[in-house]
Amino acid sequence: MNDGDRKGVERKGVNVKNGDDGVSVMSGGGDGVSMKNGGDGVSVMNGGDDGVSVISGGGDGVSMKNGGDGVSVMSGGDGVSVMSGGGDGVSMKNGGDGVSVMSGGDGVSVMSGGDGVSVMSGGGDGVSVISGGGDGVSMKNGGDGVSVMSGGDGVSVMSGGGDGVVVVDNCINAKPPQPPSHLPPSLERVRKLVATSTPPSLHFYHLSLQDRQQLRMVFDKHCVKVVIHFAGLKAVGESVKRPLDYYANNLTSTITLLQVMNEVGCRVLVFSSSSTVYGPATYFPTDEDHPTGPAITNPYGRTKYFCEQVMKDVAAQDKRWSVVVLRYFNPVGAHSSGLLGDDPVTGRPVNLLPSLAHVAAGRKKVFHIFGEDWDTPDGTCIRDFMHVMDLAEGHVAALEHAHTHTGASVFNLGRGEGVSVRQMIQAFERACGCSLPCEVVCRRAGDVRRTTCSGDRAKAVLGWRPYRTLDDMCRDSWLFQVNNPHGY
Ligand SMILES: O=c1ccn([C@@H]2O[C@H](COP(=O)(O)OP(=O)(O)O[C@H]3O[C@H](CO)[C@H](O)[C@H](O)[C@H]3O)[C@@H](O)[C@H]2O)c(=O)[nH]1
Repeated sequence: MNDGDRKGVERKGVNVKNGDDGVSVMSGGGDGVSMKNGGDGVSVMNGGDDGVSVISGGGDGVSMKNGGDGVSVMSGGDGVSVMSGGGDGVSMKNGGDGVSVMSGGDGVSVMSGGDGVSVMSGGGDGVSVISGGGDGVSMKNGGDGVSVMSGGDGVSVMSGGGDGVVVVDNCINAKPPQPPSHLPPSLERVRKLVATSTPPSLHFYHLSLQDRQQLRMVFDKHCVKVVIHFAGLKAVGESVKRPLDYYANNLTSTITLLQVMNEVGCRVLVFSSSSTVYGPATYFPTDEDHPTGPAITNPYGRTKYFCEQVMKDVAAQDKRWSVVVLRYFNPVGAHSSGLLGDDPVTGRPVNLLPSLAHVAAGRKKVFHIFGEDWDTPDGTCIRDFMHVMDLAEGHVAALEHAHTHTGASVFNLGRGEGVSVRQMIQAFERACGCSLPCEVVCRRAGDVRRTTCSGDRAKAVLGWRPYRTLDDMCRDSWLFQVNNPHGY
């Protein structure tokens, strides 16, 4: 947040500006009650010191709230919802179909992001979490407590200890930092979304996790308490064509990160793994006890498997480590604000939903269905698609687990519902309102016939449950495409 923003929210008294579909800002001061109700635009509410602060952001925009020492509650609509509670109180936030962010003071601070956006603003001495994914950006700001970092295809680091958030990304699959903020455009959007009266400070380092010396400098400079590591190359088909790139990048960066964390005594980690570690599963829904390893069909999956093994060995050798491995099924969708989503820097998406979005937008002529001769009801592959924001909330739950347990634990994250490629095309056609030209081509190397997740363990242990629908996923993905016809 710049100085201008800061001045705007720290005044005493009640200041209200309420636009219709534009930006709405309210900054309440003192010990009273502060309320704000926004329209379809951006809604920001900044509550005062010791009172109760309530914000109810509606519509499709962004809603933010920042409270004092009291109770802070925020409830957002379909847009982005951010809430940042201060002091010693409780902070709660409940977003609609968008992002849900909650940030407390000395209590718990939670943040939830997706392949698109991730926003989090942590408070004082508590736990602070940041979760970013895919090609998007993630930010988090902690106080004296725990801090998390995670990147997309690059690297991200996050740090608390009063320092705020540290993101490290080599930007190989994201637009690099741009003036005037010198942040990657996606991260700049996240920064704006989390702007509150106690803005998280954000440190961005444009470097590779494989650069041990530079990474160590980052950890020396910031007191990193927790890391969420989702940096890595992630395309199944590409990994078959470029195995060395996948092994070099995904393994080296993970090992380097673990070494540096160990050196500085930061031993709490949440890791993005994948359902590909199961290979062609022998039963459905597939739970965490299903064998992993030998049957994996592509180098990408093997890099995730190897990383899991490394982490398990590290945690077995040194009981101070806490590692939570999350096996994602198929995260799709975007931030429902339409501000953040999957935008590969090549401009040529390889995954299913971004490819459909490009066809719907006319950026690609025809959608290629990779095989219609699979042993499934309609002949196309079956996947367990999950909204990226549900995935993000899974990270929040995982972070809480990581802080209360040591050793290595593993959780599937998925919905448990098998959806075929054909069914996904139909769902996307409903979202974009037009039929999409498709052509069946041969199978893609490395694909498996079917994945379907058993999420029982995540439900029982983490208390996590995905609730967004297939239509939510397609709607948000399409909104991002419409709002960002040429990406970031
Ligand atoms: O243009 C396309 C793109 C994909 N597909 C098909 O759609 C399905 C999903 O493919 P994605 O590339 O979207 O996803 P994957 O299942 O290959 O892999 C994804 O899910 C994995 C976990 O299952 C990992 O998380 C991985 O990082 C992520 O890309 C596959 O059957 C694929 O063959 C097509 O038919 N045409």
